[in-house]
Amino acid sequence: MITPSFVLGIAGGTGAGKTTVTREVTAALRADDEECENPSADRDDLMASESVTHVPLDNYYADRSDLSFARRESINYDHPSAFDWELLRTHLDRLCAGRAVEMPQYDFEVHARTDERVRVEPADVIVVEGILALHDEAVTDLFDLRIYVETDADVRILRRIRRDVLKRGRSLEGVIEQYLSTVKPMHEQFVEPTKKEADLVIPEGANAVAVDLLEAAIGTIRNRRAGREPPAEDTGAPLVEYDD
Ligand SMILES: Nc1ncnc2c1ncn2[C@@H]1O[C@H](COP(=O)(O)OP(=O)(O)O)[C@@H](O)[C@H]1O
Ligand SMILES: O=c1ccn([C@@H]2O[C@H](COP(=O)(O)O)[C@@H](O)[C@H]2O)c(=O)[nH]1
Repeated sequence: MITPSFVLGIAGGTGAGKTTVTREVTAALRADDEECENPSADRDDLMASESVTHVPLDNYYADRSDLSFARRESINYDHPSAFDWELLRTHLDRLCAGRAVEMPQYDFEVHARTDERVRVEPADVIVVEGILALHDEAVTDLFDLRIYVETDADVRILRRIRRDVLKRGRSLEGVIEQYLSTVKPMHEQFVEPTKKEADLVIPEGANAVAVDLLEAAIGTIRNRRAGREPPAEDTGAPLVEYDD
């Protein structure tokens, strides 16, 4: 049984780059861990190693499969009430206690949970990522480090148009209508204000400097908790915060 030693929360607006940051930090941490355990590991070994558990907030949208597709299409998915916070808290508590969860899966094309559940095992590091990852106090209290990814609204909507049309089965008109009616106002009312909860603000999504800093900070805290000496090049430098 693994009891996680580090829980990272990554919030930010739609299209900000949260998933990309999560992917890069996860790859960097896996590479670090694999290198410690197996200095000659190749890329396939790295992909197979599971030292990080990813918890996308998107999988915790409330189950509204009792509603018709037309009704589900009109839900405000950017309001906190769209999420099943109770299930998320229960699952995070279980993972933090070293127990596996059956994680729901979400299909954006039909705005509903799928029938599938995926068994997710706890790893040494847990990354919780989503637009409102820093919204709920009980969830945020679990985080050892809170990140807010900040990207200009024009860049985010351009990224979202491309993604929603190509990958989420939406029309251009539909994306624009949803953005103006709910995504933008909810971002301003609920998502952006969570920036003040963050320990670190990363501009533009993934950038090499930010990922390196994050990796070093997480490594320092994990080493300290495990009572290990930091590697010679690890200065234990404090986190850097980016201002607007
Ligand atoms: N720093 C960056 N520079 C350029 N494109 C980026 C950057 N970060 C993310 N992207 C791209 O923007 C899109 C949205 O990123 P994603 O990580 O999915 O955002 P989010 O999870 O916040 O909605 C993706 O196509 C991704 O490749
Ligand atoms: O059924 C749904 C559920 C969510 N959305 C939109 O998704 C984004 C959050 O995902 P990101 O990957 O962070 O962009 C949110 O802004 C919702 O508007 C949806 O359209 N339909």
